[in-house]
Amino acid sequence: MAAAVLGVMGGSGVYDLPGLEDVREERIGSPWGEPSDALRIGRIGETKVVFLARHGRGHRLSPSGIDYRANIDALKRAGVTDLISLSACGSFRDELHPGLFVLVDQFVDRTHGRPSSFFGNGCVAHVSLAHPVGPGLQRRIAAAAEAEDIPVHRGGTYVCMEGPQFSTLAESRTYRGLGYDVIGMTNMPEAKLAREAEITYATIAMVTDYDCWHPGHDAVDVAAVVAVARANADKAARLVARIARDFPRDREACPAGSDRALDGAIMTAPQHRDPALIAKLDAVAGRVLRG
Ligand SMILES: CSC[C@H]1O[C@H](OP(=O)(O)O)[C@H](O)[C@@H]1O
Ligand SMILES: Nc1ncnc2[nH]cnc12
Repeated sequence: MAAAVLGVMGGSGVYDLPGLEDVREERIGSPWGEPSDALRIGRIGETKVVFLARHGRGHRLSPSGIDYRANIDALKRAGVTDLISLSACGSFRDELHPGLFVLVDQFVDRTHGRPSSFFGNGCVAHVSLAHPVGPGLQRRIAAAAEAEDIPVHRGGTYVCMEGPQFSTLAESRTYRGLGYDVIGMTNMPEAKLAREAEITYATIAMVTDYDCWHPGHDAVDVAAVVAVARANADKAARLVARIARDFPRDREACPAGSDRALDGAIMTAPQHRDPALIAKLDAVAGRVLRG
């Protein structure tokens, strides 16, 4: 049984993880590119925790410029089994108000041009993404929120736009009409890549604004997002600390199959696999490639 290691991907306004103890910084190289920053590796209680600032400290990287593959590969190399994404988002529903944490369970990918798979010619694989969020991990987040008296909304669909511009009014109304709940710019392809790397993924979508559809609110701007994200920071740190303290020692089987997503997923016959790609896949797919 593998030891559980909790990863935390800090989004806009979250460039560090207060409460992380015995911290060391490690720059982990990846054959896929440059991770957004050094990993901050430490523990909370008995749980090993690995933190990565998605946009890099100082918010250097745009959503389109993040190397999502390098980030997930580096976290995998650091032993991360479960990854919690902390993400700012806009809301399409009155009741999902700024300040509320939404535990989304679905994603719609409207990004384009971002490398969104570790696999390709020379090693073709198709993993299931029907349930992109680990239900067990989400339950743990919800339980920790209840214990900390932090209101959360369970369930919802996060649409990931390319950005970096915010949506037009027509886009915002369309997404709302389609039944999407929140919007951001980063959770795809992150969630796809986590699944390919057999890392269980869950997002705490922290509502910062009503995008631009809401007749009673100004259209979103960065100042509004940053103000709410700052106000949320302590709450998010408290929530993560509680999740970590109550985390199991060993990795639990994921009801959505994220811990064994690559079982039977690789279609390319062994003799037709590209050795260069196979070498790059050593961390992500080593479990199945090495047999
Ligand atoms: C500053 S608002 C736009 C920015 O914030 C969100 O980032 P993250 O998901 O990393 O918190 C959103 O996706 C955009 O990248
Ligand atoms: N309205 C919005 N659209 C896209 N990404 C966001 N991140 C925070 N608010 C957002």
